[in-house]
Amino acid sequence: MSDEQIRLAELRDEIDSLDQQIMDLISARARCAQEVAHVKMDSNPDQDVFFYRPEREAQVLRRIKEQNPGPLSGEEMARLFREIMSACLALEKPMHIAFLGPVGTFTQAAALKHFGHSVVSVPLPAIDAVFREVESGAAHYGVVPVENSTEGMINHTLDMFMSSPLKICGEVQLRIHHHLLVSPKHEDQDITRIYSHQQSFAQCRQWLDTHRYGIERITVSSNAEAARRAAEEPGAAAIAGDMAAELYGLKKLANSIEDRPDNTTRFLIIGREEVPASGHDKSSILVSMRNKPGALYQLLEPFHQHGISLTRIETRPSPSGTWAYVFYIDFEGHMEDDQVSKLLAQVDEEAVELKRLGSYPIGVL
Ligand SMILES: O=C(O)C(=O)C[C@]1(C(=O)O)C=C[C@@H](O)C=C1
Repeated sequence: MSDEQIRLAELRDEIDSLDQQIMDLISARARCAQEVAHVKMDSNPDQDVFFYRPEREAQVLRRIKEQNPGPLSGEEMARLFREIMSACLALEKPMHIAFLGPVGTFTQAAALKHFGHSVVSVPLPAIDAVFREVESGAAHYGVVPVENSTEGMINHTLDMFMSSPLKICGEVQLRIHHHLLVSPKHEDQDITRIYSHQQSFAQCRQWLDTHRYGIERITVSSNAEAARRAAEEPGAAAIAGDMAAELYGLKKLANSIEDRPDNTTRFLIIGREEVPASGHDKSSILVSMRNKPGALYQLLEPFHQHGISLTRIETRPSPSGTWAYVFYIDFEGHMEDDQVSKLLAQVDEEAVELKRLGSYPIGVL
């Protein structure tokens, strides 16, 4: 054996021994999680037990990122722990997560990024179907898109909160990379049409105008549906992401064709319970104000007074004539915080209606 071969064998022995230790430690951790499940059930014998604890998961992942010694990046280490916690939670109770489908959409990728791969993910055809699935208790949580950095708010999601009793339990952001995809079977044929979701076309408009000008663009219900058609139809291409490309075995003709390199979509996790403070949280409310001069100023002034940062304010038309304006507002802080509860009491006095959509950990991954 050469010196290199001897060194390689030694290093592999060391890796084997470390793997054994990692496995023993993960198993000990999993047994702890099982014990946690028993404690939760014993302390809530006649009630719904909430096994998934978003505030605790955020704290665990933040600590991992802060204390990670390297050489792996904090993000990479957090992703590994994300999967370990996901498997531990599945031992406590397998979580059913409804998402805006079909399989292969960015929303599914966001759901798996947030919950890890040990959940049962359930595709549904529309945003309101995701809300209904969670409201009825058929799914534990739901994942819906809420805003895109290029295209703005997803109004359907905002409007659902006006009537739904669900709470926002978390958020997750996903960098969106779109590719021009074709089936390897039809690769050599000229493309006569491109399928995609209307949002994806909008996010790739300049690229398409420059590189595929004049080719018909056909809007379909999702990127995954676009990918499915490209896999089947000669002369068809799709704009979709990696998950859909993999699912339908498509080949990339052009990679990352989104017009803005920072193209990101934010998704919300919706559930039936309120989330306690994690130490680094955000809150969302819906507020309707009287239609009178200075209404917006009156609404925003208390945020300034209490030193609370707004991260988003959006106006939506009222569903009924009685609501002149409906503002969807995100801000930093938790509703349990002293300053936030004072702020909300003040807003409540001025508003026609104030709906608390929830406080939740700021996305960690
Ligand atoms: O701390 C808990 O409540 C647990 O159930 C344990 C655990 C974990 O594996 O760390 C698992 C699931 C929860 O969502 C949060 C954390």
